[in-house]
Order: sequence, then C-alpha cells, then structure tokens
Amino acid sequence: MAVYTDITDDELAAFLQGYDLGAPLAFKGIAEGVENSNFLLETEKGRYILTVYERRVKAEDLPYFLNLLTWLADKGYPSARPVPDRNGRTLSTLRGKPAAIVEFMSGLSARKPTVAHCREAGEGLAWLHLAGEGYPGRRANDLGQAAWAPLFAKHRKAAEDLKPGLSATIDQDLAQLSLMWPRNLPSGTVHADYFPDNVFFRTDGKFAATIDFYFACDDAYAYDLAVTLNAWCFEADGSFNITAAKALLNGYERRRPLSPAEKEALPILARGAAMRFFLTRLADWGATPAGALVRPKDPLEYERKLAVHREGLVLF
Ligand SMILES: Nc1ncnc2c1ncn2[C@@H]1O[C@H](COP(=O)(O)OP(=O)(O)OP(=O)(O)O)[C@@H](O)[C@H]1O
Ligand SMILES: N[C@@H](CCO)C(=O)O
Repeated sequence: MAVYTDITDDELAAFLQGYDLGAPLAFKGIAEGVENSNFLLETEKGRYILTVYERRVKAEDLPYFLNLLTWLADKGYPSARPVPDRNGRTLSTLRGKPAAIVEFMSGLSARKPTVAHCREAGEGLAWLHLAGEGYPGRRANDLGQAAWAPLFAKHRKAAEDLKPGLSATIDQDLAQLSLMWPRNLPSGTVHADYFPDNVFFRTDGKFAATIDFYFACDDAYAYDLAVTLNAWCFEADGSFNITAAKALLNGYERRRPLSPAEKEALPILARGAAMRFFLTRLADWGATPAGALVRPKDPLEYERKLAVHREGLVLF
C-alpha cells in the first residue's frame, strides 16, 4: 500500500495544532495511489485528505499545484481545496517531508468505465481546461515530447529485456514523433494524468470531481485530451473502443469545442501520449525492487497502445 510515511497519533495531534480543524476523530492510511502517502482524516470540522509528498513530486513544484487547486476551487471546479493553516499557508511539513491537507471529495472512480462515464469524463476535462484559464502559475511539462528521447536513452536495456527488438521500434517512433509533433495548438493548464482513478462520479454516474493534480503543467489542451482517450478508451484486450472515444470527445465538446487543428492533431498527440506513459512505466519497472510496497504499472500495456496508434486513429 502506498503509505510510505507512518504518522503516530501524537505527531498528528501536534501537526493539527497548526490548523483550525479541531481535534482528530479518525485517521487512516489510504492504500490506493503510488506516488504519495495519503491519509483520510476526520476532525471535528469535517473530512479531509492529508498528503505527505514523497519521491516524484518536487518540493519546489508544490506551490504551483496547491495554488492551482485553490484557483480551481475558487472557480467552482470540483477539485479538492487546500486547507490553510493558522498562518494562511497551504504547504506544511510533517516528519521532515512536505505535507498538505486538502478537502475530501465525495464520489467513486469507475473501475470499468462505460461509454456514459467517458462522456461525463470528457465534459469534466473540458470544464477543467476552462476553469484553469487565467491561472498565473507556470510549469513546463517536464515529461513532454522533448523529454522522451533522453528518458528512453536511460532505459533501452529495460525495453529489450521486456521485449527483444523493442528498442529499435521505439527509436523509430521517437523520430517520427519529433518530426510530426504539432506546435502552436491552444494551450494552458492541463491535468496530464486524467486517468479513471483520478476522476470521481456520483452514484447516478454523473461527473463529480477530479483529484491528483501532481502532474499538472502547461501544455496543449488537446494533448490532455489525448492522454485521456488512451487512459479511458482501450479495452482489456488492447483494442481501441471508438464508441467510447466518440462519447468522450462529444462530452468534451459540450463545454469546449475543438478547433480543426486540434482535431487533426489528435491521432499524433495520442501516439505521443502513449509514448509518455510507456516511458515512465518503463523507467519505474526497472527501478522498483522485488517485494516493494507498490507494484509497478505494466509498460507493455502502453506499448500495445502505441502499436494501435502507429496505424493512425480515425476519430472524426
Ligand atoms: N481529495 C480527495 N478526496 C477524496 N479522496 C481522495 C482525495 N485525494 C486522494 N484521495 C484518495 O486517495 C487515493 C490516492 O490519491 P492520489 O491518486 O492522489 O495518490 P497518488 O499517490 O498521487 O497516486 P497516483 O499518482 O498513483 O494516482 C485516491 O485513489 C482516492 O481514493
Ligand atoms: N497514471 C499513471 C501513473 C501515475 O500516477 C500511469 O498509469 O502510468
């Protein structure tokens, strides 16, 4: 389970002294998630999530993420508002690590998203793009197209170990992506990890909330949509579900219609988005020791998605 930092009751009580949240009533670690340690915290004032930031999140990026969450909540977007401490600060320290308390969001993620979930998720993503407009924080996408070839150079051997011959195919993909990568698409603040586990629904299936903004950055809105298509619209057998994809795009366009250039770019963006998750999964695959608390995600799932995208999607 992804709780890397244990917090004792005394530490929690001392930490909460800094907040105006009353005494703790319940506190427990959350197993889901791989990046950070998350705890469900109930106090006299309500329910919250306490996050202790671990390895991948850079401390210097935390103000960008927490200010973005505050911005989105101010705009009425259903994401978790950070709770300021008694000094008005949303970023704190616990056990020597950065930590924050955010609002608890109700809802459940869809383990097996249906076409209806895809439509709702698409609309939730467009809403996020619109709500983020004007956010003054800036963060370059450090996992964007320019980062892929250097990242792959470090993990070629892992690719060959997974599937002999794969590294040559990835080299070709990277060269093509570099040549064909679209520039100058409408851009702004994007989520960049809008996967089913980060989107909550109400019991009636309506979109409820988005969590886990710790990859958010500046990039093309259509790239975020491409990440989302990959994460939501593939079947377990590796085939692309065009019905789900059309519903997702349709839901998105309910709030934010795509320009002709964005539509044209989506197939290559989806190929690049598959590359991005293949590469980070490949990097984690090699770096996760046997017997670790967290099982690394399968890079080959994204290699299969890449193979689908090599053929070129027809979405419109
Ligand atoms: N604001 C919130 N409201 C309700 N539940 C939350 C909230 N934030 C996180 N959770 C719960 O904690 C779990 C892990 O959160 P999160 O996805 O942010 O963790 P993570 O370690 O960054 O994981 P990953 O990057 O692998 O998705 C979620 O699946 C959800 O159950
Ligand atoms: N959504 C990512 C994990 C990072 O949180 C993946 O599936 O590879």
